Amino acid sequence: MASTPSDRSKVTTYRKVRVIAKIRGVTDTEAEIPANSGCSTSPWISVNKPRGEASESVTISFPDQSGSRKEYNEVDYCYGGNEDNHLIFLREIKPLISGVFEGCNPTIIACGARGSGKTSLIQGSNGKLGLAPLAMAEILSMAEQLGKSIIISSYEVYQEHVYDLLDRNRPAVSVLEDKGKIQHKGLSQASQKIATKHTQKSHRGLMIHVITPSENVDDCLVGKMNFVDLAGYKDTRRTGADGVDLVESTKINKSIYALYKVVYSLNANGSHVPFRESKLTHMLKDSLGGISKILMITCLNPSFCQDSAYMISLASRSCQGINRAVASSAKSSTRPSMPCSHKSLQHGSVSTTVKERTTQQMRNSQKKANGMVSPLKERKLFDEATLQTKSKKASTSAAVHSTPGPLEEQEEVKLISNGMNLEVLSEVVSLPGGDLHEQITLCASSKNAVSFAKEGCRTDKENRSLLVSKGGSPPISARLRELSSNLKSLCSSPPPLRIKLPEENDASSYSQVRTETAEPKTPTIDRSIVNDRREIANLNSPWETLSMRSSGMKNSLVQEYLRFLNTADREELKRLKGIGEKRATYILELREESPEPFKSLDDLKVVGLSEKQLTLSTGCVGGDRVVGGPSPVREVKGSTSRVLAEGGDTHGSIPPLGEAREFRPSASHKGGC
Ligand SMILES: Nc1ncnc2c1ncn2[C@@H]1O[C@H](COP(=O)(O)OP(=O)(O)OP(=O)(O)O)[C@@H](O)[C@H]1O
Repeated sequence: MASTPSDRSKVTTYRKVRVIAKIRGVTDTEAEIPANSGCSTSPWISVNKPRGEASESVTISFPDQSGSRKEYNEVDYCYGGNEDNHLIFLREIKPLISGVFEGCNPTIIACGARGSGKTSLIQGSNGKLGLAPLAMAEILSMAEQLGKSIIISSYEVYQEHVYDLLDRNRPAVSVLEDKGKIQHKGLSQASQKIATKHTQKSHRGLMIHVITPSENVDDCLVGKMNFVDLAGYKDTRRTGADGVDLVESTKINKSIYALYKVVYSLNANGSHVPFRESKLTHMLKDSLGGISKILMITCLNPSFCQDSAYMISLASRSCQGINRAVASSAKSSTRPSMPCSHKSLQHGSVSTTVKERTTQQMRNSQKKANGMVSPLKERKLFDEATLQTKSKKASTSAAVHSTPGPLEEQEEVKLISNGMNLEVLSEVVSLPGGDLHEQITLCASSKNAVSFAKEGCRTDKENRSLLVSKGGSPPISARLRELSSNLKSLCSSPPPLRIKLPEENDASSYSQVRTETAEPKTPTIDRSIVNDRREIANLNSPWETLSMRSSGMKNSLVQEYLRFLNTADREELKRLKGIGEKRATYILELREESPEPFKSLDDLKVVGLSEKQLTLSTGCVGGDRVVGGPSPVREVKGSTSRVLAEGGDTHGSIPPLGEAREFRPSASHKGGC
């Protein structure tokens, strides 16, 4: 039964991310392989479409390596090797284009194993147009009719760094985020026809901005369509790699996992979406988040490829979100056999335990989506720990084998043809009639960046607010003030009981401090109190006596202050001296990267805070080393830390997240903390 584009768009209405597959056509070389060679293309993949082209989900299966058992992967749809790019464009891409003219940011991502046809799908090859040029032609034609402007940008993400592909020198692009709005600093926006050669494996993307002009520049309605041609996945442990290839593959795989984690969270309505786990997802945050649609196309090799099997299993798992479960609750579906982790797949088979674990993960994730489990734990979905360990090993290994070997040279020759093909693009965009240069607003300088104020992106505010304690307990700042006043009164009272604090080097007690809630704790009495009192009695100077008595309390206060920075919400943070809007934002951003960025006084330097601020905020006696505290004020002076003017933080002075957080001393604040 044939379905119309509108039929198929109905299928996608309840899903944020539509996950489909495309089996690549057979190349001439593959066609020559004899059927009995064991590499035959026909039995490798079977696709079950219960309702033909109108199927709301299809099952892709292939035997495992032994050929005895099949693994089932459920996705939204699968296109066969004989279905061309134009058909996919009509069914999947064209329905999204009208949204771009209304301010939406749909994103089309091609992923898959190496050589699975991603570039041919997105950019085109062998004289056949890809999805991006087809979409560009359609957008230009519509823009001409509706009087809109078009701007394009093209970039690549190589080893977690973004580079501008419209500039011959390929300068680096910074991804900045301000109040949830993403800016790509240094990414040019133009219509230039530049043939860039690629010798490295990287993710490549094209952004097509559609701008509705307005008298007020800030009121311009901007929508954009993103095309991303991901670098190919390669299981380096199974296939072997070293040197540059190993480093590249490790980074690529890591960012592919990060992308799937984002897709999974979005499909599951997860309360935390880990956009910041890779440069690509961070860069596309304003498109991936919000209301805009995402189309993930997993390209599959027509002949046996274990990496393709792995990619489709990831894709299938990313489909299993809450929305899908609700939408398909009425129908019985074959439970896909899904690998749990990268590691498990590398060993070729999926055990029952793995399946159970995966099912459990799905349940857990659904609970998380309902707000029942900490959103931070959702990060475990793709066995990140294993991956990170691998990543570290890869970097170490690469440092040893840094000279590219023959393998890398071969890869380079092959990849020269793999760049984002702007020549093809330029040819196509001129098709609808009219000069491309007339239709595209040339904006070579990033200074003329377009305002994206109207883009329908979801901010990460809700993620942040989840990190802050809820419920009826009093605001942390109130408790801090209370603690501070207690300290003052204790300093002027008879010798206090000494509070027993966890030792700095005691890992167990430290982790206890980190995980406990911010509720005030009843101090326990140290049995050595009697000895301490004797010591106090032996002290000569009243200052020494005071210092001794108050040291325990001050240490507790420091811990409370750090905990406050780790948990307080924006408004509470701003109530502290030295923390303004921008510094509060920066603190919240740091917390999004790491749940507890402030573990010691040294960590205050990262946000340009000093012990002085702590003193002013809490009324603690200044200039005195806190017993057990890691960082006296003297250490801050003359160090590489930069302290911003008290209460006057400027966002421009705060380093971008993800960059090195070691600052040079500011001339105006030398030694001034
Ligand atoms: N529909 C098709 N029919 C026949 N051959 C195709 C088709 N699509 C792609 N190919 C061929 O398959 C090979 C791999 O395609 P392509 O370069 O697009 O894969 P890729 O996934 O982008 O590779 P990489 O991961 O290395 O970037 C190329 O030689 C291409 O010409």
